[in-house]
Amino acid sequence: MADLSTADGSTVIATRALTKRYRGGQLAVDGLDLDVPAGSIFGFLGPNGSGKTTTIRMLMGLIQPTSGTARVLGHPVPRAVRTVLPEVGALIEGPALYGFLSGRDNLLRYDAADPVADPRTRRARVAAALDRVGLTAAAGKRAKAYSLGMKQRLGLASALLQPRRLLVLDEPTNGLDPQGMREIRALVRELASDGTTVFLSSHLLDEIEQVCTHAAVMARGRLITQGPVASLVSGLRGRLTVTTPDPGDAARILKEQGVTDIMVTGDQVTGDPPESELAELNAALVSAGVRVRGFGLEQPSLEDAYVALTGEGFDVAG
Ligand SMILES: Nc1ncnc2c1ncn2[C@@H]1O[C@H](COP(=O)(O)OP(=O)(O)OP(=O)(O)O)[C@@H](O)[C@H]1O
Repeated sequence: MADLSTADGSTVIATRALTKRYRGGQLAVDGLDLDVPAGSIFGFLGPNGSGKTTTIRMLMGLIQPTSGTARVLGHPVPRAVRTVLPEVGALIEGPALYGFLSGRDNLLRYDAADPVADPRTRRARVAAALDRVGLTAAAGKRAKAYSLGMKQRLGLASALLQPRRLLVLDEPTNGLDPQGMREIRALVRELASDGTTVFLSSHLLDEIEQVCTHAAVMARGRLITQGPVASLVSGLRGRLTVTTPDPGDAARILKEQGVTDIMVTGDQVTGDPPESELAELNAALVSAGVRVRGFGLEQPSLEDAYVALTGEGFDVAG
């Protein structure tokens, strides 16, 4: 296979046959070939236990692969991890915070522990990072008084104390309420808007669809598919939805026409359409006297793609 991890920077993360078998014998990552294009917001998607965290830990040099190779920003890891890490902001397994310190003091302390951080610019960089994540007003509050969303944002701020080419975020919205999730998503988009590549893992399909330009889908340690989000769902047919005051008749006719997995909710009948021409389905309904008020295909989702590719439901409980 061609080595895409070229020095031109077009591929920010590239792995080849990357494999991790834990000592207990668990094959957590199995022959992974991942290609993360520069400038993408790349969603690393899979149910719990599918190998996402293990992959991220290998990419960040925290654990050794059993076999295979990985390059981050063009350098081999874990061998060149010291060269790579200063250009990578990582938020893995939640931020480690001192509750008795303010948000600002946490960042000052974090930065002071970084041997390549310039102490002369520390205060200004901390202020800028707080500003970027919207924590300026709360900067003087003790971290233990922060909401979970604020703690996540503070963690992101710690990843932003230096200019970064790559941000690696492991389940950045885990445990957040919908409002907190929206804030983190908006922040991720903003961070990516200046060209920073963002690699984020999630077990939430709709989150990946909302924020990511590209995605890789994992199941049981193996890569199922990867590419631009739009192309992962193209080629799939979404569900058919018919709106009608005659749902019982509509369901019967659709079934006769080969529509499967039919569900009726109120005045809506949905189902998986057959390969045939959709217009014929509509004509069959109308000629049977069904009053059709709405007829259309839903946009297929990443979940549909997952189910189509794995033959399994997307079980987040793993
Ligand atoms: N240190 C370890 N020792 C042995 N097995 C492990 C270890 N860490 C993870 N595993 C196993 O490896 C598999 C992949 O786990 P991993 O944490 O990478 O998945 P994940 O997709 O990140 O899931 P989650 O979102 O739950 O963290 C799981 O079966 C897990 O039980």
